[in-house]
Amino acid sequence: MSRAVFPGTFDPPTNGHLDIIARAAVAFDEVIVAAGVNQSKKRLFSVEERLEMLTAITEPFGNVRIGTFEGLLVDYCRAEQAQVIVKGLRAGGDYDYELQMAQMNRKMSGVDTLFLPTAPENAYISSSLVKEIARLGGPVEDFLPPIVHQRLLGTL
Ligand SMILES: O=C(O)c1ccc2[nH]nc(Br)c2c1
Repeated sequence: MSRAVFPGTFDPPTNGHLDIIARAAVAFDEVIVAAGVNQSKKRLFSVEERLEMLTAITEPFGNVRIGTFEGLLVDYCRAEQAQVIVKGLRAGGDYDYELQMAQMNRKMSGVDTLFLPTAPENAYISSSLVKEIARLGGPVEDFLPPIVHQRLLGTL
């Protein structure tokens, strides 16, 4: 059984994230969408809220489940018996850092990383930019699943 972990902060989950999840769900028997928990970082949405949104937007996929991890991602992957980490690559800016992390993770644990090029229409989307635009009253409905958009407007 092939199992992949798609890690992220998902604060909030975007259409870019959802596209990667959908494509990974086709490629693997099971996908775990794992929200990173870092107590020292202030997030707009709580862990519980992020898990609720992730659960709602991944409900249509029968082979996707939601989890959280603290500490090393590769420790989580081993604990969940996941063979690979899936990451989206948006543009050149992601590449250097993601390559370094992938090589370090493989060195530490043997867990490999598979990169999926984000869909061009999502390549410029990030959770932080969406929050910034929304805080300034700009339109972000095109970048978010509807339920996430509703939650974001309700939170800001
Ligand atoms: O939303 C972000 O911050 C973010 C970052 C990095 C990313 N790589 N692939 C995707 Br989809 C993606 C999203």
